Amino acid sequence: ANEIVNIACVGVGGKGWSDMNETAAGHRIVAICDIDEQRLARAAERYPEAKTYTDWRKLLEQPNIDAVTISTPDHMHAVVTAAAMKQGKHVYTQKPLTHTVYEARRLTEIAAEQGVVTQMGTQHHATARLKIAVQTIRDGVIGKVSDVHAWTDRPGNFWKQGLERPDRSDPVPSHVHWNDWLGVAPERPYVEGLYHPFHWRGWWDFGTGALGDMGCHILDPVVNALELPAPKAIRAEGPPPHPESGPEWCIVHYDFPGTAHTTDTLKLTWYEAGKQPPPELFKAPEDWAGSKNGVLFIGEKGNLFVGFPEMPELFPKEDFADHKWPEFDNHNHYTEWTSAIVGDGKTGCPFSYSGPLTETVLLGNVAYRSGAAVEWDSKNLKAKGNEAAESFLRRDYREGWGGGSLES
Ligand SMILES: NC(=O)C1=CN([C@@H]2O[C@H](COP(=O)(O)OP(=O)(O)OC[C@H]3O[C@@H](n4cnc5c(N)ncnc54)[C@H](OP(=O)(O)O)[C@@H]3O)[C@@H](O)[C@H]2O)C=CC1
Ligand SMILES: O=C1CO[C@H](CO)[C@@H](O)[C@@H]1O
Repeated sequence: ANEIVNIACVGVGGKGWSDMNETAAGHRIVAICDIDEQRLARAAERYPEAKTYTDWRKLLEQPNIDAVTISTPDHMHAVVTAAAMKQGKHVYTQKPLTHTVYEARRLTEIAAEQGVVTQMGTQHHATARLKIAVQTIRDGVIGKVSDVHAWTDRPGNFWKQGLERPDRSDPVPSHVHWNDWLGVAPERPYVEGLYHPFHWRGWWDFGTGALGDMGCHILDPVVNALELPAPKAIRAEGPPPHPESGPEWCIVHYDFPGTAHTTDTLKLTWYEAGKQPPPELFKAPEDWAGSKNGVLFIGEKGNLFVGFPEMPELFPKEDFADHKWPEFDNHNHYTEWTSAIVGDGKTGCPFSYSGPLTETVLLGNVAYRSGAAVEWDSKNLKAKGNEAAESFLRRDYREGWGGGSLES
């Protein structure tokens, strides 16, 4: 087998900059694409031998590509990833894997059909910290788990939600290809600082809100440790839904069927914008520092907390004074992907795992936006009796932007 992987990178500005540099170790960056010519120029300076593009469809015409990293805003993940996989390329795609539930289902199916090596960009999955937490739950240290609470401080000071779209536009900077940035999304006027870069997260046309942004990281150890299948039911509370802007906050309640590690039903609650479960649930010492992003598992024999980035802890502390934590090494999640491509080992977050995880995460947005509970029929991808929810499971694409790559 060829030991050097020829990698193409789509989106090399924000997180894509590190995705490119991390996966390059021992391999070759042969093509780079960004709709921002300044960001493209910075990447070209680092990899002068790589061909440069502002249109990913042109990049995929280059013949010598083995593998593609996709680090665009969320709305473009699915079409680029599907088109690359259909050419037999291995893919590394940022989280959330997709913008809609339907897209997540299709990428999972296409990955299986094509037999390519896949990895979603949830780098925490490979850390000793999360492996310790997952193993401790699986070992039954806190007994069967009945409830999980998960929280993030996003959007907070990171980006704004609960906005009205301004009734104005600004000139598009000469280095930005705005129509290519919009891609499959509906046409929107360029407004300085509103979407690009980074702030697109809070607009449903492009991003997936705080839940989509952090849920794939924070719910990963939950789905992984408890081996959760698709949820049975999802409901959400928060301010009245807005058609374009994500909410200032929401709380999402998921019910999952029981597994070997849970009671008959597992209840999961998601909190965002700094909201958190009631402090008395933790059973933590009074001087415990707390956490801005984390998970609390509640079991029959006690609680396990793991944070982003805090190490796992067991509460109440006095009940676990003699506990010996399992030992794990940190893996490199990026080289896991390139190594798997050359036949050495497996990725931790292949689409067979991260596709269903993304569906679960995005169903919280579907329930919130529909304004009603979702009774979920995962097999048929149906929100039974909730027509509004059905309309948020997939979207229409602008003509000509590669939507066809998702079809069977
Ligand atoms: N795993 C992790 O820890 C992190 C993951 N992410 C994920 O990475 C993705 C990107 O987020 P982030 O880097 O913050 O976003 P940014 O908006 O900062 O960067 C996105 C990059 O993609 C470029 N781009 C946009 N559309 C296209 C296109 N059609 N073709 C090629 N390039 C394009 C952008 O250009 P331009 O600058 O002109 O918009 C920019 O360089 C998201 O899905 C996000 O969730 C982000 C941060 C950390
Ligand atoms: O891990 C992360 C750090 O924060 C970013 C902004 O919320 C996220 O997008 C990213 O996934």
